Amino acid sequence: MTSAGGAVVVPGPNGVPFLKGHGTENDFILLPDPDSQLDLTPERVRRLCDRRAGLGADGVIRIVPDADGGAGFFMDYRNADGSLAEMCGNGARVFARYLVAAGWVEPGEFDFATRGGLRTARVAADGDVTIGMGPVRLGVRSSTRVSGLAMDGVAVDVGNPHLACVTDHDIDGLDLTRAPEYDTTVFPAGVNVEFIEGLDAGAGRDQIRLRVHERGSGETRSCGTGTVAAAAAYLDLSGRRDGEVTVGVPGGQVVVRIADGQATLTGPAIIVASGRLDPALWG
Ligand SMILES: N[C@@H](CCC[C@H](N)C(=O)O)C(=O)O
Repeated sequence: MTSAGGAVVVPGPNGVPFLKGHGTENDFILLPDPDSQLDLTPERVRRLCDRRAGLGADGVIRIVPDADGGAGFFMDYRNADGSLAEMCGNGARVFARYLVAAGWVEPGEFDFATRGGLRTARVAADGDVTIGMGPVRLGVRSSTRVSGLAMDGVAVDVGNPHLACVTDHDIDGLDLTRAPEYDTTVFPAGVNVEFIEGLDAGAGRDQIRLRVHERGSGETRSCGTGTVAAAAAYLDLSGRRDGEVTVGVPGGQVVVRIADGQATLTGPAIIVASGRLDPALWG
């Protein structure tokens, strides 16, 4: 490892400990912070998430005790651009996997806190993690514009804001290197936009696939809250509120279940590396 000054540096025992993980290739840097000591500034988040000069990730999750005491731990989630978000479904699975693997919580079901409220996690021995995603609320119809195409969608609140667009257009052909346009009066705090294609899975099974442009991170290979929003919007098209939907994303597959306005999200959570940050990167 080389510091900013060019000298070869092996981060010493004082380097900030980190882990790297992903859920369906939506990737995160985890910063365990049991004493709530880390000063995680937006600039530090941007530096860590930089895919060339940093570790590279869609977001950072600081793992801290829940100061409000409603749950054992708080998931302090930040997007790659340094902004805060209320909730992250894929990140929550990786966060829960870490808590169990590190022995910070007992396996089984447990609560944790997010900016969007309390959530639950269940970590299975087979590697899958199920997150109780809380309420999923359909809002007003709205629209977006991407690659010169106008598309209709529906606002969905999964703790964080989404515009879920079920479309007949070829979603693979969309240019998501730039943020899709959206109505800022409907989404004053920005929005995550999903482009959704219904699939014929047969035998009454509900299956969709999607691409997503995330607020604060750009196009990602998956978005857990986005899959919940997409499932709700897809079921709504056929007049249903409840159901089980298999959702394909560029980075894999998850299952969303919605009943009585509450959603769960089940999928993989993988930790791929751990280490200590070079002090020059932390700054
Ligand atoms: N990738 C996440 C969502 C992260 C937050 C989002 N970009 C926002 O700003 O609301 C997920 O898996 O849900």
